Amino acid sequence: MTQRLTLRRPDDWHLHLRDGAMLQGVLPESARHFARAIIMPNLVPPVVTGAQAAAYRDRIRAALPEGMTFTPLMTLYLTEGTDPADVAAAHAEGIVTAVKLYPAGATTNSHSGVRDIAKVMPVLERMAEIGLPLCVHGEVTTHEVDIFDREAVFIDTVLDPLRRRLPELRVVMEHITTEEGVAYARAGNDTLGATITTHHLIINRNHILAGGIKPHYYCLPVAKREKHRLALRAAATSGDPRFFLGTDSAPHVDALKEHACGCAGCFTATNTMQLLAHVFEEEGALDRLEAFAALNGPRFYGLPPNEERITLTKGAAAQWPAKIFTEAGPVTVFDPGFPVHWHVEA
Ligand SMILES: NC(=O)N[C@@H](CC(=O)O)C(=O)O
Ligand SMILES: [Zn+2]
Ligand SMILES: [Zn+2]
Repeated sequence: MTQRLTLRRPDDWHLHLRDGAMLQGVLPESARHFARAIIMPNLVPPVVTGAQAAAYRDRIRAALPEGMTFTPLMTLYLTEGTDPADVAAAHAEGIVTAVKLYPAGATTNSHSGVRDIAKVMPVLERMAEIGLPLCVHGEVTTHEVDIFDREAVFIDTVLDPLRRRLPELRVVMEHITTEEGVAYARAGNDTLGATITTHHLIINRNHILAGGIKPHYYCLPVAKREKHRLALRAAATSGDPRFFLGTDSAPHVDALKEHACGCAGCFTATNTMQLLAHVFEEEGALDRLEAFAALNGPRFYGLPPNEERITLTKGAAAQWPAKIFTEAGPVTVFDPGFPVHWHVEA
């Protein structure tokens, strides 16, 4: 019996597209299945002003192949020099959908990020007033804090105090990886949302480290213990509207992943929907995949869900390319390490 599942076309609420040749190479991988995506601003140099976001949006539109439809929802990279008036103007003009907070030094290209939250309070206060969401990379960067504890410590020492000080601010906890992250999101009101990636539903830290180091499984926040993966699976498949898909698909060329100091990021744009169907089927929750991938995100962002539909079918073992060959170099597609039988109909 072939199983078929039709859902609203999904969106990706956390995506890295990069720029130039890499953008050109990876954009079709997202646009094939996803209607819209929140585009991360951590370019070199970062997307800091409304004018830079509009120019980057235009480069993404120009890179889209003929016949594909895809709407980039732009973000601004919050710095200690960000001007509240520029943010408000970019929001009023419909250029930006969110602002991104990177603690300085937390992840790829985050040197211009925020060291002291007090310095960005005027921007955050303005965002709370106008209802512009803040997307947060939730890890402390203190060297004394173990890398596996950085998300939980961030929630207690930065996120919770910020939300108490500014309860009206809409916040998305990006790419949560821990049961503490799940619990904090669940306890929040409707100003709080959380994205969950594809790969954190599939791998735990053993997949990265046991039996040889697997650079293509290394991302930030780093995958945690199995109990955390199980908590993420329960949250994603629960139907709870606070949890939605943000793939965090983050392409780096193989030469920089398979390296003595390898870059963080898993590339899942190509096979996320097939992998999610597999995961949701394993959890007996195929009927909740649409909520996670196509309904909860638009609801949080106050946007209508997509009217188009996609159909997933289960059959022979799925095939996708092992690598995407961009003009910037090859990018390895996330390999779950088990056969997947779900396909997205063309
Ligand atoms: N997730 C990652 O491992 N990497 C992202 C940055 C990020 O989302 O933190 C990247 O830009 O490469
Ligand atoms: Zn991040
Ligand atoms: Zn990211």
